[in-house]
Amino acid sequence: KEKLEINREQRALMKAIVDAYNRHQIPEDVAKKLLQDQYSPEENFLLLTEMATSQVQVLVEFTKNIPGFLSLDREDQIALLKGSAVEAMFLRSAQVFSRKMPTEHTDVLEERVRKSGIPDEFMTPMFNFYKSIGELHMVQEEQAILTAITILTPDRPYVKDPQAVERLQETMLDVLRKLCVLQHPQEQQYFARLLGRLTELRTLSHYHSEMLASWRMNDHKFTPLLCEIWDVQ
Ligand SMILES: O=C(NC1CCCCC1)[C@H](C1CCCCC1)n1c(-c2ccc(-c3nnn[nH]3)cc2)nc2ccccc21
Repeated sequence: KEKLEINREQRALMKAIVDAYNRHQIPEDVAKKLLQDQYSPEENFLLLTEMATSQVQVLVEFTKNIPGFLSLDREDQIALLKGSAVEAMFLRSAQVFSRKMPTEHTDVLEERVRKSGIPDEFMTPMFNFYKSIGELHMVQEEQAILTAITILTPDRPYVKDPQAVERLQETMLDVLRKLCVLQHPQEQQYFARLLGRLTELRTLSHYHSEMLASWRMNDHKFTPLLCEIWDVQ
């Protein structure tokens, strides 16, 4: 029987990550805004770029609190942030979408996102991902550690020392595996399903630049930070 309990060191690591995850929340909640009013594609695109810009800043602060991240090669730190920013945005969007709220609010939110200006061909993969994340009913520790695991993906472009990243990611995976067994004892394959979502997330993120380009409006404006991170303009 493998040692299942989370040892002291892993508990400290988990606490550090969850505290950072909670400290760095998105300031203004996009769901509230969307539930209030229906906006034009131009206003929605502006809302997206504002939310995504602030989320990147929040992501950088969160990442600095991942134990071991700051001791990685400086350029690799940038490569990991750049390589995971879109996935982290969709993961956070999925968590916003699956937040506990009255059913009619979820329905209105879905309607608003569907009618926001995003091209129709991306709706199915996007909402399949959101719903598959929602079905998992992740606790916030799992959400925080899953985000850290996404950032610590060794095979991002331009990473010079993937082994160093892999060592950090494996530490996170070990904690997440134990947490899943403890939090969802009745679901044998919960941990495997959780990791399967990261594959779906990577696929969804492959559509991203095409999605951005085909929002039903012209003249897409981006912030300087998004130009850097999203490789646009
Ligand atoms: O603001 C948002 N997400 C923020 C959430 C918090 C972290 C930073 C991103 C967008 C909304 C913007 C306004 C119009 C409707 C969508 N959003 C998205 C979403 C939709 C399309 C693209 C995209 N990317 N490239 N082309 N389209 C990205 C994100 N999914 C959401 C699910 C629930 C709630 C909001 C959601």
